[in-house]
Amino acid sequence: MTMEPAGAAASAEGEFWREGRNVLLQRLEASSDGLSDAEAAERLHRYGPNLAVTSLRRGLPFKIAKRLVEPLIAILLIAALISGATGDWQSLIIIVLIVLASIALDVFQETQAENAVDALRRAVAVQVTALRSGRRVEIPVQDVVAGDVVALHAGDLVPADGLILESHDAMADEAVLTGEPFPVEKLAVPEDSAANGTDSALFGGTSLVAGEVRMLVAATGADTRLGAISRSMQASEPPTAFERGVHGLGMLILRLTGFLVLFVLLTQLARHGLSIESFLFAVALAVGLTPELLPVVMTVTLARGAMRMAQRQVVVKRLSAIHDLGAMDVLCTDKTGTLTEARIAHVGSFGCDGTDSSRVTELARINSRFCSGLRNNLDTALLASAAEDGGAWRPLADLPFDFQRRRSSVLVVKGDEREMIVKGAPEALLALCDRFEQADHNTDRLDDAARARILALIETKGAQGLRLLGVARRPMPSEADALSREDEAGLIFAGCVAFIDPPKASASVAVSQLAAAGVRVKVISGDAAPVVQHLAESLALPARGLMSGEEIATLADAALASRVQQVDLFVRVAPEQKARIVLALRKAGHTVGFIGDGINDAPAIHAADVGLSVEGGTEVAREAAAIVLLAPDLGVLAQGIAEGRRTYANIMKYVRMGTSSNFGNMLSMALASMVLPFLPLNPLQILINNMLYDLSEVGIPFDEADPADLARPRHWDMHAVLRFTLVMGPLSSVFDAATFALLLGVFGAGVEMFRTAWFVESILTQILVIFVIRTAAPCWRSRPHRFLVMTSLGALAAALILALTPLGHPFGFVALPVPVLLAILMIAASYLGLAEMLKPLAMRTARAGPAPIASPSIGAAGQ
Ligand SMILES: Nc1ncnc2c1ncn2[C@@H]1O[C@H](COP(=O)(O)OP(=O)(O)OP(=O)(O)O)[C@@H](O)[C@H]1O
Ligand SMILES: [Mg+2]
Repeated sequence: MTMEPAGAAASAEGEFWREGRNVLLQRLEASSDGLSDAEAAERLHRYGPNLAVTSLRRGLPFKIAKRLVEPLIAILLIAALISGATGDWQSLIIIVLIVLASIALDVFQETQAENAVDALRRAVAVQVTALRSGRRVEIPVQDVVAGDVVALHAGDLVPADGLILESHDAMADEAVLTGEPFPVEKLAVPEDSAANGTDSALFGGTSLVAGEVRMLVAATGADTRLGAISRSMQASEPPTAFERGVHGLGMLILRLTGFLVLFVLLTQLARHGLSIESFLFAVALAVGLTPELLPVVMTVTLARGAMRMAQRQVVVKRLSAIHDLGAMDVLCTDKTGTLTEARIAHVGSFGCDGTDSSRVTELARINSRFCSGLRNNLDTALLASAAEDGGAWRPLADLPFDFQRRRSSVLVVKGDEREMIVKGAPEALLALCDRFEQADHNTDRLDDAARARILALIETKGAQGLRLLGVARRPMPSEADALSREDEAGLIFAGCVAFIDPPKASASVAVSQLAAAGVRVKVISGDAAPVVQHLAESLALPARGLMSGEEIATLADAALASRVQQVDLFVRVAPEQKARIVLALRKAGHTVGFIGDGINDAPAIHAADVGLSVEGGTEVAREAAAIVLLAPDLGVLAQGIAEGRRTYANIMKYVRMGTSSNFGNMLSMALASMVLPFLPLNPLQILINNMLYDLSEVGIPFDEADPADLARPRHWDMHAVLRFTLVMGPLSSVFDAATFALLLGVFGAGVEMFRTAWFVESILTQILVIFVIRTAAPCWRSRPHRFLVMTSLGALAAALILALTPLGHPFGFVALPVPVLLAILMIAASYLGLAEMLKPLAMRTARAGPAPIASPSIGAAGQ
């Protein structure tokens, strides 16, 4: 089928496949032997790297400018300018300095995080084989230029748009561009004439699912079709549940802040009339309360997590996948290469009576040798111990393997004899047969009894853990020189070849670690039931239920969603069914991971919350994945999950800190603006308070997590956040109110002393409370990371030095009498003590774990 991809109305120049081979070669000043190194380097310099989407990363000036024009910061700076104009130079300078310092802190952290993540991504960047100066070299996809000749084979991503110079049974999956789910055949461009359709064009971003090609690159980067599409919908990735949750929280705080600031401003206006100071105060308050740091905090914390995971050979391509990994409660995996070593060995063959048969091996080898399509590790294993030639047989035609038919056929000739030899999934192959071969090579009718006998044989051998391929043949008429799918019928069943593929040593440990971490493992395989069951047993996988691709095909999505939860083993599953299972599990409320390495796994990897692949996997699989495991050891997966949960725990520490102190501050400020005859802090003091508080939190991404945080999957849980806020926020306000009362009622403090004292109280409680709320356990049981201790205590020390020494006089601080200081220390201490006592109430839901691994009814069904 040669369907023109959408948007075919491009200019004639864009439709390079119409130009024909020679014209295009001429226009690109290229040859079919590729470019020279020097020429390629020159073109790369001239036309830029081959990136469909221009990097979303912005330079430093942009990052700074973006923050300066944030409405609140902008208003603050304008207000400061006004106060400067009215003669208050000091405030102007200090406000500008503080704002710049905050921005610098913010930008520095963000840039560092981005650099680290980019470095990791480069480690798993896709490479492509190009012809340069006559040699085959592996180059990064980014370095491909127009005029390059690249060699691609099944499982490769197409790096750019180009014309096919040579093709061996190539099929491309163009679903990204056309939405067409079935692979399309791709042919070499004819020598002289121009092709009309896109049969001999390949497009960047699509993938080769069968065969091999040599392609002349015609357009790269933004000039490709994918580039044109990407430009029109730049930021394409929809936010994850977690990102939406954090964003929603940010918006909530923002709205509350807006109300509060308005409230404070209006009460001030009503009570004291318009003044630049109360306006500045309101804006500074808004700056302090908005969660402007939350996005940076997330990036920084996730990037820290990604770096720690990299040390464990786990590369994270999409940062938010870390959280999803920690939240994952179901992990689906394919079999070969993930749970097994993928060191497949051919261990023999048997005929229809179950006895050893060298003839079956012989037939299977002829098939493997002459099959042009995807040669996989089963073929390699078959051919490993055989002589290189195909005996006297010569190939005439073939039907390559695909994941729908699960078989491959070749048509071979020897003298006058023409035979079709088919090998593939045994049960399905048997269904196409009406005769079978006996030990003496005579054929016999395949009646029901014989069929049942052979099926039982296949079942028994499979249950011993042998991977089987059925072998069948069909004598063909002497004029036959091509094959069609209709020819795969009326076959003679010859027997089966048997392979072993030992389970990975690390798999069984990893599976039990995953179970201990509350992650249910499900196997989704293209292989037959007995083989998969045998593997599950040898890995001690606690597996329930079994479902086959055939059964899945009969179920509607809703029915599937209710069934998949109870089933752990899926067999004879086609590639798009793998994705359907994943989607059904997600629909049933699970956070689903899928790990696989093949072309046939890519759709499911893409469909999962967390797509995982392994270093040796096909490019399409690695490209679809958000996380790539570099080590062949599955044990890193459990470690990665722990890392994801740790990262999540740290983000929650920020969120808890932010929400509870913000909410508390809002209440206190509202109260203060109603009862106090003056502003409780001057604008500068608010900004200093805010900046030192931000600084104190810089160490949170480094913090350790408690074992309890690592034990279960963790989801974003808005209820837990609200609950925490509603308990801890008012608590801090109660103590603020007590401070007001004490300062005004007992000590009769004046404006400046009041402000200094309140500054000390509020920074003391806000910073130190991290040691209370960073853990659900009693705080003395859980040791914070030393970097967190350093940043917190460092920021606190700076605040105290500023407030309590003459250094602070320019900011309006005055010396505090000892009794006032002591009283404040006591208030802070009792606040922290009470927070520790109320903590179990505030964190109750969080401790119990938000979402169970599987709903209890399912757990029960499995027992
Ligand atoms: N080279 C081949 N020739 C014929 N048939 C094949 C070949 N390779 C695989 N098959 C058949 O297709 C089936 C599915 O292929 P494959 O095992 O690669 O799928 P999968 O879903 O990736 O399985 P796994 O879970 O083992 O990784 C195999 O079980 C086998 O019956
Ligand atoms: Mg596989």
